[in-house]
Amino acid sequence: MTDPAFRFELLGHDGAARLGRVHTAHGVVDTPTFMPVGTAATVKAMKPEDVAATGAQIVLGNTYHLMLRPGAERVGRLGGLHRFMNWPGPILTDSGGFQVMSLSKLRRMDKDGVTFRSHLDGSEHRLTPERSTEIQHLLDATITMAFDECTPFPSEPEVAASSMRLSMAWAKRSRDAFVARQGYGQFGIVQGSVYPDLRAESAAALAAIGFEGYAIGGLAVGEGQERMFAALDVTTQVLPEDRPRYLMGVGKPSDLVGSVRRGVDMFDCVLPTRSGRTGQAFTRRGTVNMRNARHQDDGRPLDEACRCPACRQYSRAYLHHLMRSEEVLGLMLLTTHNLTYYQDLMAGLRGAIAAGTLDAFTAAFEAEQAQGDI
Ligand SMILES: O=c1[nH]cnc2c(CCNCC3CCCCC3)c3[nH]c(NCc4cccs4)nc3cc12
Ligand SMILES: [Zn+2]
Repeated sequence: MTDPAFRFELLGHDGAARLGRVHTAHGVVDTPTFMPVGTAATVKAMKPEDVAATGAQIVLGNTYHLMLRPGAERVGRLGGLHRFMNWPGPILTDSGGFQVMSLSKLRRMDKDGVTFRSHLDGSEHRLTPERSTEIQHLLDATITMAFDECTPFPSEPEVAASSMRLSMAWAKRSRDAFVARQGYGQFGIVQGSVYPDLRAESAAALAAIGFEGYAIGGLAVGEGQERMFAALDVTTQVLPEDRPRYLMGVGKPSDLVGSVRRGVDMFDCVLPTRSGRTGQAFTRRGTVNMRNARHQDDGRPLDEACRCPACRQYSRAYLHHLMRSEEVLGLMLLTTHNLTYYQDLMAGLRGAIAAGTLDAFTAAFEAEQAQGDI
């Protein structure tokens, strides 16, 4: 029986890393967790049952794309995103703000929101904290994200401070517009760039408003892993211990391991799906480019330790052939493999935290990755 209330259950620690469970109206999410990105109401090249088979329990829905096509009201009339995309589990939708700034044309930001033209047909649209929250409600998102501005990197402290304070005002307006329902939650997003005092001010501002979870934004925007980890170290310490922490847009496997060790519980990234479609495979021994001719006579599996269909039923030679031939099956198999690799990495991290062996797990992970593909 699904627990009716949205809650985060802390099950254990290993250092700053946490083992937990997020209970939602649409099911439970074991944390640390990786959330595959479902852009146009689909995880590209994957059927929902295939996404579930990788071990994913929660997926991302994309407000920017869905508000433009097919439209939030239409998805709402059709019963919401769970029904529309046939994903019964939890769905987290982003606010749309980040993608407006990275995808739309002719956008104009003001203190109240952002006006932009669709990259699809040039039609004009406007997003405010209220409209973003309403759209996510129409989509029936299990977890709704506050409307924020991702502060660019690098930014001078004064610029980062005013950008963060705008996002905090938008967080309050997002919270006031949120329709609270049993088993549904809303996350605030911490900003403050790479400045510890601004990060602390932002975390405190969001905790004072009160959210079911807290995202860490403004990172993975070019600052590099070292500065990202430094920002994480100061931010997780000032966030409420009993609520999930979601690091947005992260990341490559070593980012996930280092961020889990610093107290992050949830992740999303386009890397495993987007790079999988270009032929980049993530394996225990680092990344492998399946378009490389060195694979054309190789009858071995991509990763002999992997349980996924691509590794159990096909050879590297065949995957290479599919990618070179631009065959749809190639996209499907590499996406399935990469998502399975990411899910198994998260499962390994959860097991290590549960057993108190996260340091050993980390050392083994780093040693294997350094080995390189053979
Ligand atoms: O402060 C932020 N506020 C809001 N969103 C952010 C995102 C988008 C997270 N994925 C959304 C998904 C919603 C569904 C569709 C796909 C995205 C970030 N992504 C990254 N880095 C990865 C990056 C990706 C591209 C450029 S940087 N840093 C981010 C910082 C913020
Ligand atoms: Zn595999």
